[in-house]
Order: sequence, then structure tokens, then C-alpha cells
Amino acid sequence: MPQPVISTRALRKEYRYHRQQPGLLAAVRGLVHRTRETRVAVESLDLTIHEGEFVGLLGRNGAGKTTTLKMLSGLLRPTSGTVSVLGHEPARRRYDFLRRIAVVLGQKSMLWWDVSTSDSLRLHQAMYDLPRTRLDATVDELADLLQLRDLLDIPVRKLSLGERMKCELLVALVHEPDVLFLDEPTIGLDVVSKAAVREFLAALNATRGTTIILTSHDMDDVAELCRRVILVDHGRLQYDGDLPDLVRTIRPHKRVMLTFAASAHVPALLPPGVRLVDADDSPTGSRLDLEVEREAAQRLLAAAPGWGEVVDIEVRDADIDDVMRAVLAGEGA
Ligand SMILES: Nc1ncnc2c1ncn2[C@@H]1O[C@H](COP(=O)(O)OP(=O)(O)OP(=O)(O)O)[C@@H](O)[C@H]1O
Repeated sequence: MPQPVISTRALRKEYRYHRQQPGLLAAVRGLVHRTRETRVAVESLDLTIHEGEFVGLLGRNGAGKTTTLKMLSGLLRPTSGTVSVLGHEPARRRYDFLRRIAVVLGQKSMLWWDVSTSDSLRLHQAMYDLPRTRLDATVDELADLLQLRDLLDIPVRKLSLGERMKCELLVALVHEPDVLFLDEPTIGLDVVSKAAVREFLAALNATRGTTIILTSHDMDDVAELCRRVILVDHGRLQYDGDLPDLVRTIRPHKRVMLTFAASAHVPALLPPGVRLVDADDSPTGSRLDLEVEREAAQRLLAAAPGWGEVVDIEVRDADIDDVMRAVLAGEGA
């Protein structure tokens, strides 16, 4: 079994803030009498993540994903509980720890706007004390994987969003970290750029064994990349396991499309556990879209030939986007 690189026990983060009352008078009064509020962003999180895992951290807006990533990467100090990443306490932000992790926030650029990626790389070289030859070799390898060689000398502000994200990844990874924290890395990108970023991340995880923790609202990111998903809601763990199991838990049905050679004679009373979602009936061929409980599939397949000549059967798990919508709407697992 690979070593755990991340472990948290009863990890908790409370934000304390002053509530601002609307209106000028209330604002002035607020200078003297302030209403202090506490918001629990992460309640009591127990996690263990092993070397080489690619984990998706899922949850609706405000569930506590970014707060969790920030505590794991040392950007925020937990209110209570323990967190260990690569044997370090992240909030101490020791050089030995920072040297082995990288953080990429899709919503916030880590690059200097007015200088080129090559200039940012020079800064990184100095910050992490990277030998020149080693840096050049890593940049070569990453630039090829990301296909951005011709972007390196352009000021960052002149790059498109997709090009900039590739450069963010390159700069974040030149010190060859063991753990990469990614917060919404494909947000706002077009389909082609999303695919390029995903392909790169999959290769990074497979070839270098980099442990990657990703948050994303894009279910395709998660479905393509993450073998394991962790679902949080109100800062609490709701599910920790693999994605197909999550799909089965949230949508325990199969979708079955039946195509008939001619008009089908579908009985009003369908077999138990079978529900008609949509029907497209015509004398030259009809299609039935059915939602079927797993144990009812056999019953349906036995009954369907009695309704007409079946020419095609397509069986699918629930649509992953549909599952994600259910997750984000708070149906939970
Ligand atoms: N600095 C802060 N002060 C007060 N409350 C905060 C602060 N930062 C976050 N919160 C609150 O903590 C909760 C968790 O926020 P967090 O950003 O971790 O959620 P998230 O799951 O990343 O959401 P999203 O998907 O929208 O990015 C939210 O209710 C948010 O309003």
C-alpha cells in the first residue's frame, strides 16, 4: 500500500467576521458596536490520501472545498483538528514543505501579469534554488506536454485564458512537486483547452506519480481524471469512494433505450421497477426511453419482445451531469 501523503483528523475551520448592517448610520454605529459572527466552513473532516492518487473534491457552492484545499496547502490555519501533508504541518509553511507542493487556483492567477512566463520561471528558479540544467530539462518536458513552447516569451496579459492556464501549470510544476492542489483549473476554458489541460494532468499523474487533489464543478474533469471522489457538504464528508459507486448511490437506476422495427405495443402497466421516460412511436420504428431499477432489467428484457420486434437495446448508467446536478442540489449520497 502506498504511503499516506495527506491525513486529517477532525479538521475544522471557522471564519469569524463582522456582520455589516446596511445603511450609513448602521455602518457608523458598527464602528463602535460590531456584531461578530462565526461561520463553520469545514466541520470535522477525516481524510487519508495516498501517494499517486487523483482525488476529486466535490460539493455545491460554499460546501467548504476551497477552504479544505487552503488548509491542506497551508494557505489557511485550521481552527482545530490536525492535518499532515508529506509529514508536515502545512500552516507552518516551512520551505521543505512548500518545495514539495504546488497550488493552482483557476480563479486567481499566480503569474505576474506584465512579464512573460520565462521571466516568472527565472523567479521560481531563484525561489526554489533549482539547478539551471534541471530546470531547463523540466521546462522542456512540461512545455512539450502542454504544447506551449511558443507562448513562453509573451507577456502573460496578452495570453488567452486557456494559454494562461497552461503557463500557470508549467510555472507551478517546475520544482517537481509531489502533491498538486488544483482549484477549478478548467473554469472558463473552451472545450479544446479543457481537453488539453485534462490530458496534461492525466499524464502528470500517470508518469510522475504526482498526487493530485482537484476541485471542479465540471463533471467531465472529475469523470475523466479522478479515480476517487470525496463529496463534502456544509463542511462535512458525505461520500468517499469511487465515482461509479457514487453514481449508483445517487441514481440507482439504469437508462435503457429500446428501438423497435415498427410501432411498439407497450402495455399501460409496465413491469415493476420500470418507468417510461420518453416514447417516440411511429409505424416505421419506435424508441422507448426507460428508467429501470437494476434488479428489474431482466424483467424488462424478458417482456420487451412481446411489445414488438426489438432491433436495438442500449443500456447506460445515469448521466454523470445529472448525478452532479443532484449532488450540487444537495441530494447527497
Ligand atoms: N474569508 C471568509 N470569511 C467568512 N466566510 C467565508 C470566508 N471564506 C469562505 N467563507 C464561507 O465559508 C463557506 C465555505 O466556503 P468555500 O469557499 O470553502 O466553499 P467552496 O466549496 O469552495 O465553494 P465554491 O464552490 O463556491 O468555490 C462558505 O459559506 C463561504 O461563504
